[in-house]
Amino acid sequence: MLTVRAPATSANLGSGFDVFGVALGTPADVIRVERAPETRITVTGAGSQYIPEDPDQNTVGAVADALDAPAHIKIDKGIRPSSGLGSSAASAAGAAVALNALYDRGLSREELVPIAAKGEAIVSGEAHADNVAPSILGGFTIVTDDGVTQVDTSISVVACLPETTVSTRDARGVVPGSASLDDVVTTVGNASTLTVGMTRDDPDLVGRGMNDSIVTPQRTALIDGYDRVHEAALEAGATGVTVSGAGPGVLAVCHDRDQNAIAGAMIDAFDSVDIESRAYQTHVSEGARLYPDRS
Ligand SMILES: Nc1ncnc2c1ncn2[C@@H]1O[C@H](COP(=O)(O)OP(=O)(O)O)[C@@H](O)[C@H]1O
Ligand SMILES: N[C@@H](CCOP(=O)(O)O)C(=O)O
Repeated sequence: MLTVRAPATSANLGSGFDVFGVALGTPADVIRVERAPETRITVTGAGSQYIPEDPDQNTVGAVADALDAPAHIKIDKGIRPSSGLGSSAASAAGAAVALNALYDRGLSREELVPIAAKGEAIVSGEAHADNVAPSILGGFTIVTDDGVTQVDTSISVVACLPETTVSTRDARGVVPGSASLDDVVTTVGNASTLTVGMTRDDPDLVGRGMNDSIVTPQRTALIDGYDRVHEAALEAGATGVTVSGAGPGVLAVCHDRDQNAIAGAMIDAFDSVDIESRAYQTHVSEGARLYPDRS
């Protein structure tokens, strides 16, 4: 039996749609794997009643198939599904790391990224790797067709999750098919600023680089109360605020000293439109952690 803790992630960060992602300190999924003649999945924890245990419909089933690593896989969900914190991706990332070790496949963490992304294709229709990459590698990740670039950073963030859900598949349906050159130029500038901010552990630069006028405005329309939460977080000191992944979670980047005030302001703003929420005050953190076999 092997155990892996796989962290939640926040993808896009505004200007890096389908490219940027960060691993969060909390929450996380815990995945336990044991060799078995065929794959069997059990799911407990946050939102488990909405998560199929059929290996053909669960992200970890696709990973077990891709690694030819049948197993009894127990998923204890710490990350609520469809909230914009890469819940389905964390399970896939954790399973990839665990099964690679369980079956001595010898793949590097980078090589596990496209394998874990196969799980994402099951739920969102596309094998986007911007959540699985940071969940496996930790820190800030940049995913392109040529591979993954990873930067260690510990930027302070608040992720506020309303008690509503948005499926990634639905949120991908509102993404525009094209963009104007002006918008592309602005977004490239913002994404570059954000990247430099990550390399310098500078929340001001990261926040400045989060603005995006192409995808985010379409997505915020799907989140009740978004504008109020965005404004409240900025007023409380956030250096940048955007939709976390496909939403409805909202991500604020900040200095450590402002975390508490921002978390309170975001919860109050959702509350002002009668939506309950919870806020994780955390940092960009390490990737999936494998625990030694204790059996
Ligand atoms: N291991 C898993 N963990 C979480 N959700 C899963 C898993 N396997 C399949 N799903 C399905 O994926 C969907 C959630 O994924 P998605 O919409 O991408 O949101 P999230 O950002 O939380 O991953 C739900 O319909 C859920 O049933
Ligand atoms: N790039 C994807 C990220 C989806 O993240 P999730 O945490 O909402 O699954 C997208 O924006 O569609």
